[in-house]
Amino acid sequence: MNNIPSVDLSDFLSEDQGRKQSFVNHIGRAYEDIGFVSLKNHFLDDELVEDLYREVKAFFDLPLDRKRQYEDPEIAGQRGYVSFGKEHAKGKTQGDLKEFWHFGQEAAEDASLSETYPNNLLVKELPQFNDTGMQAYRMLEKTAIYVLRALALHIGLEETYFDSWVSGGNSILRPIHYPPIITEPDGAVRAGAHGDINLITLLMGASTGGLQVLRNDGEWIDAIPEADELVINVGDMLERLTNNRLRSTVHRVVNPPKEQWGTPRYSIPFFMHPRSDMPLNCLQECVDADHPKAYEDITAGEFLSQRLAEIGLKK
Ligand SMILES: O=C(O)CCC(=O)C(=O)O
Ligand SMILES: [Fe+2]
Repeated sequence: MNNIPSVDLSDFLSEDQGRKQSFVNHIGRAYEDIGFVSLKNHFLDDELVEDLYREVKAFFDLPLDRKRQYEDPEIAGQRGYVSFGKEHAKGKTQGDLKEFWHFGQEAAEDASLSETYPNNLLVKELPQFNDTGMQAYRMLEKTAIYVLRALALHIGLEETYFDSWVSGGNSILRPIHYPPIITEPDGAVRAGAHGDINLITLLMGASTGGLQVLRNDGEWIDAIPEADELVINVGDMLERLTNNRLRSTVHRVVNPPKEQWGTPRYSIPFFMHPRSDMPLNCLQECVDADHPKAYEDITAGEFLSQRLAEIGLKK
């Protein structure tokens, strides 16, 4: 992809310290500038992506009353189905033109966590749906851990600083369906301009274009990964933790031109979250006289609750 810097995970995994350091420098610089990279040689293979899209499309093709069996407002949309128009960007009231599903962490080996996380919902109409989703979840989680290791080194922390906070973390895999646009959207968009809530987001190629990123100079630029790349961006939790050193860049999904309204769009972001008890207090490595502490202390769980209320998922 030419708009966004590209990095290769095999450099970070290499025995060659020069290649490893070069990956750290490149991703660090990109996240201090545009806040997005595209990543090659991650752990998610094409076949799994293909299987996942097949399952996801089959799910969204189910009749609405079937899908709504899996919608539970009690859990603030954190698992299962969230129906069309429910979520909106922070600061907006108009709902996005999308419906989505959430797969969440299964921390069976850690009772203190499994009690706090809602259970994933099993789609009984589609026997492969849950397994396929959770396989992709694991591969994206594994990829994200290495990206966070590189960022820890860039910031001047121990390489494994994030490992224990993201192990059993509250991450979410979100298959999204943007249906064909049938009537004049009247100002509504597929996804309004927003920063992501979490630490980092990993996005496999979508079924069509539409994702745009707000560059420093105020221009919206297209972010369309090559087939073998993941787009990975910084979210608000990491921006806050690093006292604005790493940038959570605003992005959106625009409506297509009218002649393409009939084409639906599918996209599957993975939101890497830490455990809810992780403090997001600005790191001392990122605070100095030129960069005074910009945020109050807060935990990841408290921050998430605030934001779920602000985007219409939590009462
Ligand atoms: O659909 C996309 O390509 C991106 C969606 C997105 O930014 C989000 O759900 O946070
Ligand atoms: Fe996003």
